[in-house]
Amino acid sequence: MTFEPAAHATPSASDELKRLLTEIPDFPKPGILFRDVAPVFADGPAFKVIVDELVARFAGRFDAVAGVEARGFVLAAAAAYATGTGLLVVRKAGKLPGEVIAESYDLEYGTATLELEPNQLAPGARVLVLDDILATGGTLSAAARLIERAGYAVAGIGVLFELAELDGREQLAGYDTQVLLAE
Ligand SMILES: O=P(O)(O)OC[C@H]1O[C@H](OP(=O)(O)OP(=O)(O)O)[C@H](O)[C@@H]1O
Ligand SMILES: Nc1ncnc2[nH]cnc12
Repeated sequence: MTFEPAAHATPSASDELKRLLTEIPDFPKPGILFRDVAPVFADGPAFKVIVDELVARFAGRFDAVAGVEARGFVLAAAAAYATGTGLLVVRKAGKLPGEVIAESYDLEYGTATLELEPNQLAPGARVLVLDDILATGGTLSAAARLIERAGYAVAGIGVLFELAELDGREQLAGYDTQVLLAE
């Protein structure tokens, strides 16, 4: 007897990402194949499956969630709400008031600086860092450095999609990095 999955079985997070992630050639610069997660966010059941899966990978191991501007905010807010934890926003330079700490990094298509307002959580708080895409790893390694400079511990790094050929994981050595889909 062969096993047939029920027609209504919930698709996995990776299946949903395969189905919904969209490739946009030459954005934001010629030669870049941009992976657009907007269709994943726009599909309610898919969005729930991917947020639930991200959270499950780190269950019981974080006290707060940090999201990297801009698409990381969407994931982190949903994960924080789902787990009743607090949220930190890691922002592009010049957006945050008062005391900030900053880290600069190289991108697949340029350079940038991220900033964080320190003193928002208890020292040693375990922070799960979330973003949509792992490309060169510059963004997430800068975010992780900010979390540590603020006196917290990086509980892990969670992303939806990894562009594996760019070897971004080399910059994230030592962190529990979980990706839902890699290519
Ligand atoms: O691994 P990396 O090479 O650092 O690239 C990954 C980052 O690039 C994209 O953000 P982007 O900088 O385009 O900013 P946005 O989300 O504000 O558009 C993406 O959302 C990641 O944050
Ligand atoms: N190819 C890409 N698609 C989407 N976001 C990115 N961030 C860096 N490279 C990217």
